[in-house]
Amino acid sequence: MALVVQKFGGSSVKNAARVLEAARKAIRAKHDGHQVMVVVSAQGSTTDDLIAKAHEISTTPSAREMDMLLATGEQISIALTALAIQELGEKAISLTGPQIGIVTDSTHRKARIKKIDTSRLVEALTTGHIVVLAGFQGTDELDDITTLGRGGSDTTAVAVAAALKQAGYDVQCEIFTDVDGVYTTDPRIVADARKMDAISYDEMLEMASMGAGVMHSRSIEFAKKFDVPLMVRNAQSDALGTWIVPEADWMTEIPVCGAALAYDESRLILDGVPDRPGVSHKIFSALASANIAVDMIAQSVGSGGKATIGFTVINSDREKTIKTLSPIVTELGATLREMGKVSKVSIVGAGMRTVSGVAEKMFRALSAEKINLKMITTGDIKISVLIEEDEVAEDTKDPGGEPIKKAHLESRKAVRGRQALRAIHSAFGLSQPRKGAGKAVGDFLKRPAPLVSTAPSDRASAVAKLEGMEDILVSGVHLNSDQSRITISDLPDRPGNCAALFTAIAEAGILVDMIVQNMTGPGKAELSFTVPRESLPRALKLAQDMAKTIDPQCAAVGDAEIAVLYVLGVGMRSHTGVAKTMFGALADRGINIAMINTSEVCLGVVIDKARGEEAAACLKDAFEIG
Ligand SMILES: Nc1ncnc2c1ncn2[C@@H]1O[C@H](COP(=O)(O)OP(=O)(O)O)[C@@H](O)[C@H]1O
Ligand SMILES: N[C@@H](CC(=O)OP(=O)(O)O)C(=O)O
Repeated sequence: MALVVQKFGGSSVKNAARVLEAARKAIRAKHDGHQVMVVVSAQGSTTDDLIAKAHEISTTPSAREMDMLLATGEQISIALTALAIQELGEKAISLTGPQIGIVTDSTHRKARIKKIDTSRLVEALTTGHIVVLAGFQGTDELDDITTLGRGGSDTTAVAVAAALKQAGYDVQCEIFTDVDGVYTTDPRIVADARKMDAISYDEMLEMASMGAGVMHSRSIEFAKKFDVPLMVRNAQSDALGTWIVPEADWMTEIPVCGAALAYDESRLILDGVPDRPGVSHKIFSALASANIAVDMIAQSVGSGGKATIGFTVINSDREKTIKTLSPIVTELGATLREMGKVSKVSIVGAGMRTVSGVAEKMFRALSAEKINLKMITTGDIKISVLIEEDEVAEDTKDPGGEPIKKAHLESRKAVRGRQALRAIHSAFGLSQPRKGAGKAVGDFLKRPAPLVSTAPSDRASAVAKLEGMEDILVSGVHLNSDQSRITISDLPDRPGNCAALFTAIAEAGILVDMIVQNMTGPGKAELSFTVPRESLPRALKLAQDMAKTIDPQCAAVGDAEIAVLYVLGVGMRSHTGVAKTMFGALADRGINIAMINTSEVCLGVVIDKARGEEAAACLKDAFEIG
C-alpha cells in the first residue's frame, strides 16, 4: 500500500462538477488500495479576486492581512472537496495548514516552510480518512496565518509528501492540473508544444523559475531534496502525465528540453556604479535582506572606474526594490532607472552544459524575427533573454467565458515574448520527442520503495529531520580556472548582432560558457562572454572582426586572467541568502566581481584568476562545505 498525495490546482476545483471529479479521483486511488491525501488550491480565479477586493480598499494592503484574506480561498475548497468525498460515500476530513502544523517563517505572502508536524495527518490516514489539506498556507511562530507565494499549493503538496516519506510512507505525488503534463513550453501559447514523458528535477526547477507556471519552483526543490517521485497530469483524464525525476544520461543528449516565457518582471538599471570590491555585495545583500529574489543580473565591465548593473525582479517586488536601493544609490553616487514593459524568454536543458552552438541557435532564431535583445544572461542549464514589449493590450477575454487567472490574461499581452517563444520552440525542434525517455522512466519506477513504518518513535525522529526543511541546500563550490573572457563594448542596440557573433564562434567549434549582455547607455550595449582559455586567440580574432563589421566604433578585448567560480545546489536564486553569503564572503576579502550569473541550480561569478583558489576556499568556508 502506498500513500498517494494528489494536488488539485484552482483550475481543477473551479466549480462543483470539477470538485466532484477530483473527489472521484481520490476515491479511486483509495479503492486501488492506497492511503490518500488531497491538497487543494482556491477555486479558479478566487485568489486573484480576493487580491482585487483588497485593492478596492487599500492600494498598499499589509502583507499580514493579505495572508489572512488569501488563505480563505483554500479553506472553501477543502470543505467542498471533503463534502464531495463524503457525498460519494467515503470518509474524508478537511484540515487547514495551521491545523496540521505547517510552520513557516514570518515572511507574509512568500513564507518558507520550516517544519511540518505529520502526527495529525498520520492519525487521520490511519483511521481510513481521505485527508483534504489546504494548500498555500501555514502559520508562523506567532500563530499568524502565512501564505507561501502564488502557486504555493504545489509546494504544500510536495512538502507534505516529503514529510510523510520521512515518516516511512511509500509516497507518490501527483499534481493534477488543466494540461496533460509538462510541455516543452506553455501549450496555450505554442500550439505544437509537446508533452514530455519525463524531465529532470533541475530542468523543471529552471523551467518553473523561468515562467513555466505549471509548477511552483519551490515544490521541485522539495522533490529533489527528499527524492519524492512527482507526476504532473490532467485532472480531466486518466492519461499518464510527466514524471519529474533525477537526471539521467539520455536527458543530456539533446541540449534544450524546453522554453519558457515570463512577463511579470521589471528591469532596473543602476548607472555610474563605482567598479570596486564590495559594491555588488552592498546592492544585492540589501535586496536579499529585504527578501527580494533578483533574477537576471548583468554587470558591465565598466570604464572610467564606473560600471552599469542591470537586473530584473518580479513586478510585485518593484516598488520595494526601488525603496530598498534608494539610500544605497545616493551613497554610491549612482542613478537608478527603469526600462518599460519587458518579457523574458528562456531555454532550458541539461545537455547545454556540453553542447556548443546553443546560444547561437537561439540568437539566430530571434534575429530572424527581428527581435532585439535588451539583456542576456546564462546559467548552468539555461539561457535567458530580455525583450522590450510594445505597450499593446491584446484580447483579454477568456474564450470559454470561465473565470481565468490574471497570469494567463497577462501572458496574452506579451506579444513580442510570445513571438520569440514560438521562434525558439521551432528553431530547437522541440515538438520532436527526446530520445530514450520511455525506457528511462520505466527504470526509475522500478526503484525499490521504502518500507512503511509509522511507529511513534520513528515519527518523532522524522519530524526532527524536517526542521529547517526549506533551508538552503548548497552542495558544492566549483572553480574553473581554464576560462577567459571577451568583452565587446559600444555595440549598437539593434537585432542580429549576437546572432552574427555567436554564429561565427559556434562555426569555429568554440564552446561558450557564460554570456552577459547589458545596456550601458542610450542605444549602446556591452557584451561579455567566456570561452576556454586555449580558444581565446581564435575567439578574440573572430570577435574583433565581427565587431568591426557591426560598427567601426565597437571594440573587442580579451582577458585571459579570469577564473569562474560557481556555487551549486538547489534554490540558489530564490533563496536570497545564497547570493548574500557569496557576495559577502568575496567582499570581505576585497575580491572584485566582474560578471554574475544566476539560476536556480547555480550562481556563477567571474573574478581575477590570481584570487581564484583563495575565493573558492573562502566560499567553501562560508557555506561550510568540507
Ligand atoms: N511548460 C508548460 N507545460 C504545461 N503547462 C504550462 C507550461 N508553461 C505554462 N503552462 C501553463 O500552466 C497552466 C497550469 O498552471 P495553473 O493555471 O497554475 O494550473 P492550476 O490551477 O492547476 O495550478 C497550463 O494551463 C498552461 O497554460
Ligand atoms: N490559490 C493560490 C495557490 C495555488 O497554488 O494556486 P494554483 O494551484 O491554482 O496555481 C494561487 O492562486 O496562487
